[in-house]
Amino acid sequence: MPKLELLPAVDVRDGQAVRLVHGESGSETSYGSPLEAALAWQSAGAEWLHLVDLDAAFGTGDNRTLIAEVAGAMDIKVELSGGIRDDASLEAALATGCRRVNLGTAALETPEWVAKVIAEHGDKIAVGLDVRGTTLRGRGWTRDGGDLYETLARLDSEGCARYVVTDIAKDGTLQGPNLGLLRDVCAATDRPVVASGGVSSLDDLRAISLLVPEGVEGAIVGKALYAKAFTLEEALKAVAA
Ligand SMILES: O=C(O)c1ccccc1N[C@@H]1O[C@H](COP(=O)(O)O)[C@@H](O)[C@H]1O
Repeated sequence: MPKLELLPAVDVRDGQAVRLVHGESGSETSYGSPLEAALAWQSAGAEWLHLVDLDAAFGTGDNRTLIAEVAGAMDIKVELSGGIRDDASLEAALATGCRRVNLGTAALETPEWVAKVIAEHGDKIAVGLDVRGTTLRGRGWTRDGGDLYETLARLDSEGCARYVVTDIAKDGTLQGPNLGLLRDVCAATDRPVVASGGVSSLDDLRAISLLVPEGVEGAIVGKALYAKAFTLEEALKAVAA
């Protein structure tokens, strides 16, 4: 059985590595240099980095140059997201050398474009399904974007390779992941699911690992690492096959 992939997160707001609560603008806790954070996760043994341009997601600017610097400095696989909503931003994202990008708002607002780029780029495209309950949220999680399962069925039919599922109510709270949501999404698609939101302990990671046979491929870990609930080395050991 494959082991759960861990994706330590570096979310960038105004040039700083930050963590949010419920993804809310203004709830930032700053953790300094995004490049230093990314290099630290890589040095600790990460195989992936989850890298987010929050300003681009919120529409308050972008950190494009810094994001490219961080992605370019990585020897590990990078999953990049935030503000990737058209050909120009997708081209810039892919030019960083990232392994894949997550599209959030675009999947809700410009589904035809997303279907096109899925057809063109295959598994370099994942879709971020960020939900409150079963309602999708976009534009910095400030706007409703329709029903999770209706959108999932559409994206499956269009060949989407992978989903990154975030329970917004859990995000940044250290309240534990929404295992029921993850099970339900895995039951609704045969594509791999990356879990995000709420991881607070090594036991949370072990619990998500138990969902690997159901289709969970990875878990994004943010606040728990920055709050030093555990080290990345301990997390990697906890999920080792
Ligand atoms: O990661 C966050 O905390 C976050 C908070 C608010 C909005 C987005 C956030 N992260 C990721 O950014 C993309 C959405 O960006 P876009 O809608 O495609 O521009 C998505 O992967 C979110 O999980």
